[in-house]
Amino acid sequence: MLEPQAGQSTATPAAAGLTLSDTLDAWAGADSARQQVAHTVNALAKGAIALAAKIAEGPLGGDFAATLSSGEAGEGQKALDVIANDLIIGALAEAPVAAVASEENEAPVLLAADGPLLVAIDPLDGSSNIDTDISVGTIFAVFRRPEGANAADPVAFFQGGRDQLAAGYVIYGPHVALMLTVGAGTWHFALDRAGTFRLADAQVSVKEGTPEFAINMSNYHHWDEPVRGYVDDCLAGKTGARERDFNMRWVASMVADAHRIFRRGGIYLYPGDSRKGYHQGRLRLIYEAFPVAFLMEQAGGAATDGCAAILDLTANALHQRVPFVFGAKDEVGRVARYHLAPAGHGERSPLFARRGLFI
Ligand SMILES: O=P(O)(O)OC[C@H]1O[C@](O)(COP(=O)(O)O)[C@@H](O)[C@@H]1O
Ligand SMILES: [Mg+2]
Ligand SMILES: [Mg+2]
Repeated sequence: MLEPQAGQSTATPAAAGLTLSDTLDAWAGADSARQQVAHTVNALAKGAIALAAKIAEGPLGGDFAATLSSGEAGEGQKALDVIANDLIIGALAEAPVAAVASEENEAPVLLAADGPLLVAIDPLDGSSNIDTDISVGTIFAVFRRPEGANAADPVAFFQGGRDQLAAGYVIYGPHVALMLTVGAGTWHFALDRAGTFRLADAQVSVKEGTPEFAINMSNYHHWDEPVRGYVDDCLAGKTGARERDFNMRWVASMVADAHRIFRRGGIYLYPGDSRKGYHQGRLRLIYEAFPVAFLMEQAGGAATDGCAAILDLTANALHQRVPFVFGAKDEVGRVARYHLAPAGHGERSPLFARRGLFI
């Protein structure tokens, strides 16, 4: 994380309506390392705005949902994945970025080899929704290029979650929004009709106590005991251990589920499960879990793989997967405690029973 230098302000710019670039300028001041981050985020935003215009064309823009190839765990590459990748990486070419790691490229894409920064992206999150006009998004994380590191080598990206300098996502929904953190809270921008991101909320805060969970329930029979135990207790409602009814949502676009949680609380789970290729879940650590976890922590929420805080992990493969649970701090902590408890012998441990070991 970019530490404030002596004399630098950590105050969040509070003026609603401020443009993204003015907000970043105010944060960066005269600090050249911050200016590089600001430049890079502005470039990412420019790429995202071009992508938003493309997405808004819908079927008139071409067959976005055409499948180009199929992935190892069920994710195929769609035409819009490639368009998104080209637009975002193209926009980063004018930023001080040495290389980009993308979900859509096996190896890092080299830009300015001696650039000071590295960017990791999921250019289009929620590809399975392209043909249904449901919100999709772009997720990004910005890192420093380690001193002397060859940016074309994936190892340059094997950094810790807390090494992120900036992270965010753009959601292409009924309105286009950018959620951004540079380590000074989580900021919410909305794209105005003239094509400028403007600050809507400089102090996003994840609400606690919202009884709403997001998980793909069709995988229930593949989950491990701790996840079943947690979901069973939510489903039991008022008469169960939680003593309240829960609501469930699953958009199958992580950005859309995350955005709902930023707006009204709740929790998202994509655990590891017993399906081939899903033992570490589905989400990718560097360009999906790290940035969303950074945004969450900066908004007072939390993110875990069940055992450790996501931001405490260090990547060891470019496209590494990770079980991913994020949302309101109290609820994420609860899921982690289910993982600590003994699982019993194919049945729920007595510790998971009605009274539970939980608050
Ligand atoms: O179809 P599933 O297995 O429920 O998965 C949905 C999840 O997969 C993802 O779409 C993965 O993202 P991509 O579209 O970038 O592959 C998440 O956004 C979403 O939460
Ligand atoms: Mg994704
Ligand atoms: Mg994607």
